[in-house]
Amino acid sequence: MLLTIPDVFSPEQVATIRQKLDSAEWTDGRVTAGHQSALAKNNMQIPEGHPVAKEVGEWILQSLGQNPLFVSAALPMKVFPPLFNRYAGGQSFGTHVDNAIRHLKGTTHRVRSDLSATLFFSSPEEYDGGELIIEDTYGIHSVKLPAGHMVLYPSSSLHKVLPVTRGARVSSFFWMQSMVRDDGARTLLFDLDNVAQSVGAADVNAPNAVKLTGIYHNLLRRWAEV
Ligand SMILES: O=C(O)CCC(=O)C(=O)O
Ligand SMILES: [Fe+2]
Repeated sequence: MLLTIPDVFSPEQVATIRQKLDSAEWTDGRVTAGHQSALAKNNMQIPEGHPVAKEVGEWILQSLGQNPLFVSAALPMKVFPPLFNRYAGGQSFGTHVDNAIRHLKGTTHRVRSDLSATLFFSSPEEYDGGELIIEDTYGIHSVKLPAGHMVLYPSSSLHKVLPVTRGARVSSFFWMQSMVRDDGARTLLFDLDNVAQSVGAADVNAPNAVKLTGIYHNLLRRWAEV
């Protein structure tokens, strides 16, 4: 499932975050890429573990943790600390699939990337190009969102970022391991959660609402790893 999560941050919050990001030191983005993607990648990043990355990363995780749409769609178990990238002057990222396993630097912790996310911190008017192109079983999707909005997509998808030919595209990107590994199963649960909630909107204790909620939890019990 490819899903937009709107308004992770308000325009005021985006402005504060941009000030912090713009004043950080940026280095070659190839440091966090795998062998194939390093050859395709041409952008800048804030180094992993940089204080600004840690601070803004925490804000992102806090905001997402309170976002019902994100929680229902991702069923997150572990989120890799958010990273930050910037493309300008024709920079791009060619077609690749994200590494399956991410090691947390300096620890023995690992995160399996089930879902990938890009959270935009530049508004679309600030730059030309820079679309995130995602291929899934239903075709090719071009994603360019307002600042503060995020796209969530299966890490198994081929994707690329088109060259930024004017201005700069600043965003956060990160990966997460879901309690439900399979994208198809996770999508069914997300759809079921939405239906159960709309059926229960008038009366959460109506027999059909209780039944649907029960089915949701019983499927989650079958499919979730915790
Ligand atoms: O910049 C983006 O939107 C995606 C970045 C990306 O695909 C990656 O770093 O693996
Ligand atoms: Fe990627």
